Amino acid sequence: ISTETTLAGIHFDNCLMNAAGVYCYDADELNQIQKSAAGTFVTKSATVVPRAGNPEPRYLSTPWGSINSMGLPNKGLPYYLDYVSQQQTLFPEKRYFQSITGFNIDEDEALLKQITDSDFNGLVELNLSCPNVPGKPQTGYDFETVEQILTRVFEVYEGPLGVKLPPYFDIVHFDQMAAILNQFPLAFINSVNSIGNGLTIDAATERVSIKPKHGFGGIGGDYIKPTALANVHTFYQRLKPEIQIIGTGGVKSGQDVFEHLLCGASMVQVGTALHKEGPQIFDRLTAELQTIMQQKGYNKIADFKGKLKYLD
Ligand SMILES: CC(C)(C)CCc1c(C(=O)O)[nH]c(=O)[nH]c1=O
Repeated sequence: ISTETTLAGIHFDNCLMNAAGVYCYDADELNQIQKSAAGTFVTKSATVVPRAGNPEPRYLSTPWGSINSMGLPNKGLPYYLDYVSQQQTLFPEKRYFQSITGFNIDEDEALLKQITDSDFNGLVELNLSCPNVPGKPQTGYDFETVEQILTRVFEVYEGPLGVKLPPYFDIVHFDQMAAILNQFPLAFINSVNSIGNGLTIDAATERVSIKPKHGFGGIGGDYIKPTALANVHTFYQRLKPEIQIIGTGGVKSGQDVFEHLLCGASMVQVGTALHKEGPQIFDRLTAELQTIMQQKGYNKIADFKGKLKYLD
């Protein structure tokens, strides 16, 4: 029973990995994912210069998931490129993900040029949930800007690259985004990022839970699994087969992993549940997935990937 997978022609021993932002801020956290049963890791989204991020409290775990407004705290791209370069030397057969986010198209280009000039041999995950110019929605909801960014990205970058997308909720938005994404030689899309601008409150103190943005933050966990599965499956239906899908959102059991794969994901990321349980979660999720596969008579992911059945 194998839970290995292939993405962009690259083989991974396990289809499970962390989601950008969780257990990937520095070498200590990334080492823990590296040593775990995860097939690979992705770094915290790196920016041109290091960032302290938002004032705390900026993350809260809740019974059904999490809320966060971290504000992109990260060590800056050079730090992660150095770390990944060391890992590439220690584990020459493994491939890692570098997440990046610019605050404008020129920063995206600068980040990609830094990666090109380095010895990085992995995959780039471009975070499109980044803020845009004031008065416009986040980049992932500004379709013209997405098209402009991807045009520039593929003029300057030649390695395997995918985009991290916010969740969509309107079928017309799925159609519009798929039409844009299908124009480009993307290796993958990662669907979904947290559901933006949620609000959790403490009724006892009558206060919000996190400090930034008057308590507004991205929602993860159980709350978002139905949205995540719908996004994974909708893009699986609409994207050209060369663009594979990483499924993220609401994964905390082997069954959740199985559901993302059944919807069409080739790789599955874990965020909120990893934050709660720690890297040993990958042992549990792998074992639970293998048990489900065994019960159903599946030997490999290809036996069921994308084979969700309809009732019509
Ligand atoms: C929300 C942004 C700060 C614009 C991007 C980084 C990010 C953050 C974050 O660093 O606050 N949190 C998420 O759940 N998803 C993200 O993509």
